[in-house]
Amino acid sequence: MPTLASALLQGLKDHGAREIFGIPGDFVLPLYKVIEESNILPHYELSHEPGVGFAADAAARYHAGLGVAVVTYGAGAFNTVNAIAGAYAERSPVVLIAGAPGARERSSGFMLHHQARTVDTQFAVLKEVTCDQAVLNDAATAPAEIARVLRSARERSLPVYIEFPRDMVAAPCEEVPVLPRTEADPDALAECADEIVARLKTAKSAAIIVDIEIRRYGVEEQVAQLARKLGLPVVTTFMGRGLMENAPDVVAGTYLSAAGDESINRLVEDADALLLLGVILSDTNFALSQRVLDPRHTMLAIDREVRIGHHVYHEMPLEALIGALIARAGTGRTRKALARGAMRYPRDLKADDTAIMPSDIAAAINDLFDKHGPMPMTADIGDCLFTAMEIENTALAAPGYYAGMGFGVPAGIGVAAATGRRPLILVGDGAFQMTGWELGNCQRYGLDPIVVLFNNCSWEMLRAFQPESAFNNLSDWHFADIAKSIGGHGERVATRRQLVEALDAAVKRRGKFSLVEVMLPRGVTSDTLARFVSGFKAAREKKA
Ligand SMILES: Cc1ncc(Cc2c([C@H](C)O)sc(CCOP(=O)(O)OP(=O)(O)O)c2C)c(N)n1
Ligand SMILES: [Mg+2]
Repeated sequence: MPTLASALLQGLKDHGAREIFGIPGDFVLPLYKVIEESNILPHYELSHEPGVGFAADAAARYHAGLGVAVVTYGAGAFNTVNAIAGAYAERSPVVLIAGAPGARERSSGFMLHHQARTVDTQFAVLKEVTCDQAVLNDAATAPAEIARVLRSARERSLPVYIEFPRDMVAAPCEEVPVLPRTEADPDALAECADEIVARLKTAKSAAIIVDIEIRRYGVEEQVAQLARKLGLPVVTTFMGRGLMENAPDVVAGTYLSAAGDESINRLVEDADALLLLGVILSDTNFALSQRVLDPRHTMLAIDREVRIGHHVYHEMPLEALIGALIARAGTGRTRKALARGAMRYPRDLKADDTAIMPSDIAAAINDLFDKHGPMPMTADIGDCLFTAMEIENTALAAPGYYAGMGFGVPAGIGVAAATGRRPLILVGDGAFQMTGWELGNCQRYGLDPIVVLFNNCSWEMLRAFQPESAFNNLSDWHFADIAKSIGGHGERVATRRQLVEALDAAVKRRGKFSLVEVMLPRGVTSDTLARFVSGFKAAREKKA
C-alpha cells in the first residue's frame, strides 16, 4: 500500500502535473525526501518562494496541466501568497502544497516556529486565493480529498491548496482516484450552442475574442477550427497575447483599444455579435475601450458559465461548448476569414550605431525569430510587456491582468523546465531587482534561457503616469557584470548594432543563460505603452 506522500505524488502525475517547484523546510523535509527519492515527478528548487509560485504558474500555463509548488509551513507558504493570488486572477491551475505541524505539535501548548497568529492562519490566508482546499490529517479520507481538490484545479483552472502535516507523510494510504469530469447537461449545452450560432449567423459583423482560458483548457486549435468554419476573425485580448500562435490565418491581432491598431478596434467595436471565449472582463483588457461591451451583442464563456445578453447557462465546460459550436458551425453562410496582415510588426532593424529605443527591441526580436525560429516567451510587467505586443504573435506567459512584478524570470525558468524548450525572457530593471537572481539556479539544471533586460534605470511605467516623481529614478546596477558570477553570460548593449550582435551570439551560446542588458534612456517608452498611457489619461479625463 502506498504512503500518503507517494499517493499524493502519483495522484498529481495522474492529474497532469509534470514537475514540482519548491523550497524545502523542516515542516516539509519528510515529504521532500519522498519527492527526491521516489522520482515520481522531477523537482526544481529555486531561491525564494515567490519565484517558486511564478515558475509553477508558468509551467501550468505552458503545458495546460497542473503546476505544483511545494513549500514549508508559515514563512514559505506566506511567501507564495502574491504568486498564488496572481495565478488565481489569471486562472492558472497551481497546486500549492505546504507543510504544517503534526497532531502532537499542534496540541503541545507552545507557539510553533513559523506560526503567525494561530496554527490555522496559513490555511485561512491561502483559502482566500484558492478555489478548493484539503488538509491531509486523516489517511482514510485523504485520497478522496486530494482527488476532489485536483479535479477542482483542472475544471476551474484555478489554484488549489493542500496542507500536509509532517507526521502524515509515511501514513499508509490508498491510491488517489481520478474522479470523472463534471459534464454539461446535454440539453442545456445544445440550447446554448444553438443560440450562439444563431446570433453569429444573423449578425452583420461578428468576431471572436479569446483570452487565457482557451490555453488553460487546451482548445486553441478547436477555436481556430470554429473560426474557419464560421469564417470569423479572432482577436486576442492584451492578457491573451500569444494565444493561437499556430493559427495566423484567423488571428487578426490583439485588441488594445486606444493603445492598439485601428483595424482591430473596428473589428471589435463595430461588431453586433462578439463571442468572448475564456475572456477576463478586466480593466487591462477593456478599460481603454471607446465603447463598453454591450451585453445585447456579447456572448461570454468563462469559468464554466456562458452569459448571453442577460441570461446565464451554468456548468458549461469551455471544451464542451466549443465542440458543440463546431458541430453546428458548418451549416451557416461562411464569411471570408480575415486574412492575416491586419497587424504590421516592426522588422528589419538597421544594425547601426544609433541608441536603442524600446520598439527597436521588438524589431530585433522579430528579425531573430525570422532567422532562428520563434521561442516561447515570458515577460514581466513594465514596458517590456507592452513591447511584447510589437513582437509577432508568439506563445507568451505574462501577468497581463494581475500585473504583479517579479513574474518574468522565474516564469521563464518554469517554462524551460516544463517544456524542455529555450525561452526568451523580457524583463525591466525594476522587476529584475525583485526575482532576476533566480537565474543563478539555471546552472544546476542546465537551463539556458535568453534574457533581454530593459535597463532604463527607472520605474519607467510609473514615470509615464507620473513624470514629476523623482522616486522613479533607479540607480544603474550593471546587471551584465553580475551574470558571470551566477553562472551565465552577460553583455551590456547601447547601440542597435550591439543589440543585434548580442542576440545572435546568445542564440548560438548554449548551456548557460545569456543576459542581454539593453541600455535605454529614461523618459522613453515603447510606442504601445505611449499609446496605452495617453489612452488611459484620455479615458480618465472623459470619466472625470
Ligand atoms: C510586485 C509589484 N510591485 C509594484 C508594482 C507597481 C509597478 C508597476 C505597475 C503599474 O503596477 S510598473 C512598475 C515599475 C516597473 O519597473 P521596471 O521593471 O524597471 O519596468 P519599466 O521601467 O519598463 O517600467 C511598478 C513598480 C507592481 N506592478 N508589482
Ligand atoms: Mg525600468
